[in-house]
Amino acid sequence: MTFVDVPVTVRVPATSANLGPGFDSLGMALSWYDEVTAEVTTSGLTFDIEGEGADEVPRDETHLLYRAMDAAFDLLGEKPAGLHLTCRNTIPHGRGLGSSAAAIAAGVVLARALVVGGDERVDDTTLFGLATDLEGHPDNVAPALFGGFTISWIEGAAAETLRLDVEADVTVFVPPEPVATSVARGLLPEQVPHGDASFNAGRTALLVAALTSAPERLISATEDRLHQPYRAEAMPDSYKLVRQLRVEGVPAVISGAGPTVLAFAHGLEAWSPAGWARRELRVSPEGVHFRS
Ligand SMILES: Nc1ncnc2c1ncn2[C@@H]1O[C@H](COP(=O)(O)OP(=O)(O)O)[C@@H](O)[C@H]1O
Ligand SMILES: N[C@@H](CCOP(=O)(O)O)C(=O)O
Repeated sequence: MTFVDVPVTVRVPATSANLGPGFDSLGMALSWYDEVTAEVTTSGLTFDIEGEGADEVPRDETHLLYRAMDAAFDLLGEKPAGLHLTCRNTIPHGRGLGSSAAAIAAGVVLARALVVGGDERVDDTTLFGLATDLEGHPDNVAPALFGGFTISWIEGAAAETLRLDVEADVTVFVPPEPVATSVARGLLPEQVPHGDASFNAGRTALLVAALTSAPERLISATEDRLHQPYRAEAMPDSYKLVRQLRVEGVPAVISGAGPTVLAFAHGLEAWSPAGWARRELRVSPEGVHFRS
């Protein structure tokens, strides 16, 4: 038997990348999950999708979850005759909370789990490399796969990551309208001033210390000059909320490529703009994990 003959279900966390200065490097898994079930069938590709994006995502081979599974099946050297995918989506799309990374992480892990002996053929590092290739940067897929707080980098052609356990109170303010990550990346300049690069290098190093042992440094540690100022024009209300929170001493950043605002605090009810969603979260120690 090549494939397991029962459905496999995973939960996969939302993630927040960058965390201010750590552009394309730092990321954190959050206690907010999508749930995906995959089952091998005799033919075809069928979907049962509910929740976020259900009216927008395709129900064919171009669906991101399927594309990730298909790429993983290539690595595994096996293709199922058919698949049925059930998606219970709660992570909003295009808001900077890593919905695409969640779909990719769930897809590669599900594909490996469906192949009998898949763990012996493809290890976690290889899956992480594949997920990074599909996403285009490692900072969301690392915490989506491994949980916690991750520092990721590219070594030659390979993606690497270091996972750390951290605890933090997190609030996300989610605006009603999306900004696609591809659009937000298009706003970034080809080159940045050396002084800004140096500024961010210091803040990124400080942020690792602040999150692991020096939370009183979070306000300085979350400053950034490499991406947020360039993206402000695409998300002016988010940028304004970040500045307002920071003036009050609350460490706040644009989550990922935006437009969600992430603050390292709870009890921020009074700050929620009208029409935005607000959620109090914690760091998820678990990345994508199996559910029975
Ligand atoms: N659960 C999902 N199922 C299918 N496609 C998804 C899913 N999550 C994200 N996507 C795809 O990724 C896009 C959002 O990705 P992106 O712009 O990077 O924003 P985000 O910050 O949410 O990752 C969606 O518009 C959709 O095309
Ligand atoms: N480093 C990336 C992170 C994108 O995160 P997402 O959750 O918005 O997809 C970037 O800043 O472009």
